Amino acid sequence: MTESAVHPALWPAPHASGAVDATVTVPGSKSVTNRALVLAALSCEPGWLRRPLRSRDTLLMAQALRTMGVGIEEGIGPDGSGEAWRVIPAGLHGPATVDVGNAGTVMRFLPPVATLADGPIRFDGDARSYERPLDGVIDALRTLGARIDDDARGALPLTVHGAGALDGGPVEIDASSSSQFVSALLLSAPRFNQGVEVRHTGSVLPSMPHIRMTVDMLRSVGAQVDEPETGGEPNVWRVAHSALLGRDLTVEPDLSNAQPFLAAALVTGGRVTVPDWPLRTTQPGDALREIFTEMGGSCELTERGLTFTGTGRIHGIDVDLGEVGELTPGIAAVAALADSPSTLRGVAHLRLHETDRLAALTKEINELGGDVTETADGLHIRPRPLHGGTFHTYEDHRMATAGSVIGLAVPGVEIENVGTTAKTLPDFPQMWTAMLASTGTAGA
Ligand SMILES: O=C(O)C1=C[C@@H](OP(=O)(O)O)[C@@H](O)[C@H](O)C1
Ligand SMILES: C=C(OP(=O)(O)O)C(=O)O
Repeated sequence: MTESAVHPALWPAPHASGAVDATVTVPGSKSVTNRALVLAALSCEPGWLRRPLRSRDTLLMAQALRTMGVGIEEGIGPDGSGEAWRVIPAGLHGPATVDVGNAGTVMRFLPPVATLADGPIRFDGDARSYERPLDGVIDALRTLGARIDDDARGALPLTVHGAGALDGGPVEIDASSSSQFVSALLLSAPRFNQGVEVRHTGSVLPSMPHIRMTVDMLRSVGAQVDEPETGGEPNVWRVAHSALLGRDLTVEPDLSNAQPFLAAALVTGGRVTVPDWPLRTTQPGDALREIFTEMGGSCELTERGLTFTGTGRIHGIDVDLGEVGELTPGIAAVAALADSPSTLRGVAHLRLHETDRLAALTKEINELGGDVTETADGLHIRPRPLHGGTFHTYEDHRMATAGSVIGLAVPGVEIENVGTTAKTLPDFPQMWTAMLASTGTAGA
């Protein structure tokens, strides 16, 4: 087990004494960066990745691929603008050891890649990574021809005995605990001898936009994909064996990481602009335009970006977040400050994220005086006047940003281990302070 980055210090969450009015440049998407790294590593020619996210999850992905032999070099993009990674695919080698940290994308997307290496690849990570579901990926890879030692636990730590190739073919999985099982199998499938046919057999499938992202990105590097949303059989994805092309890809801003900043506009009755918000995207964070509008704001999307404006009034919401589960902590934070109750549904699988997010949100909001109850698949949130106190984060980046949103409206909130935001947004505390400083609203 590797040690995770723990900074238990308390960070006084800035309280906003007025309406924010700021432009916030949000770094690249975790989900796009880590998919792009995997696809570039598996392609038949070098590629470029511009404005990649540099955070714990993406640096772990880059390091893991380097460990297996892939070249990932720092560079300036081909047109001379912006920071970039040059990814140079190579034969994948074992033995090697991969640290997954607590990155779902690393622990799920890389075991299929490791089956293509010419030796054993050991996977290990943070304590929490041992508890996150991985059985769907392990069982499927075995069905497709892989040899994996996992001490019969169906979880980390484990060793994939790469044999230089994988048969591939048809496989059934239950991906109701994580969409990443499906994405993982599809991303490496063009390199399997027979490609793959993945049939999801579970009753629910969370995070569909992330599966769309996988399909879109596969197609953009030349893969042939049949899938339910463009006329294929329901719950079945087919990827043909083929070579993948190297690409020059600019990573979109991470719209889920834009969430706390948009929430700041909503909570303070201010205005926040996020430049480069894509006009078309598969990122689940795009749903914030609708969700936060329903909760009391308004937004304008132009070529320059998204401007979100709050009115100072926040309304409760009754919403199924199954497709956009990673937005739940930020929505719960806003809902706790609203003028009416909220019901958040469809997110039972959040109990298996960085922490049990339903339990953590309930406990932390209630300890500030709130009234939140857990349901089988979500939360009921009845707003109450909140008071200051410590907001624990359980090594969950989205708990830290959610607590910070509450801190804007509630004086005296202290975030434990705000450094945990390094998972996907290492500069969060500075960005947050800068957003408030530029408007002169930082309060007590
Ligand atoms: O594929 C991806 O990039 C992700 C898929 C989702 O996972 P789950 O389906 O496990 O919720 C999401 O919550 C996670 O933050 C990123
Ligand atoms: C669930 C999340 O991450 P992971 O990729 O580790 O699953 C998240 O970022 O909200």
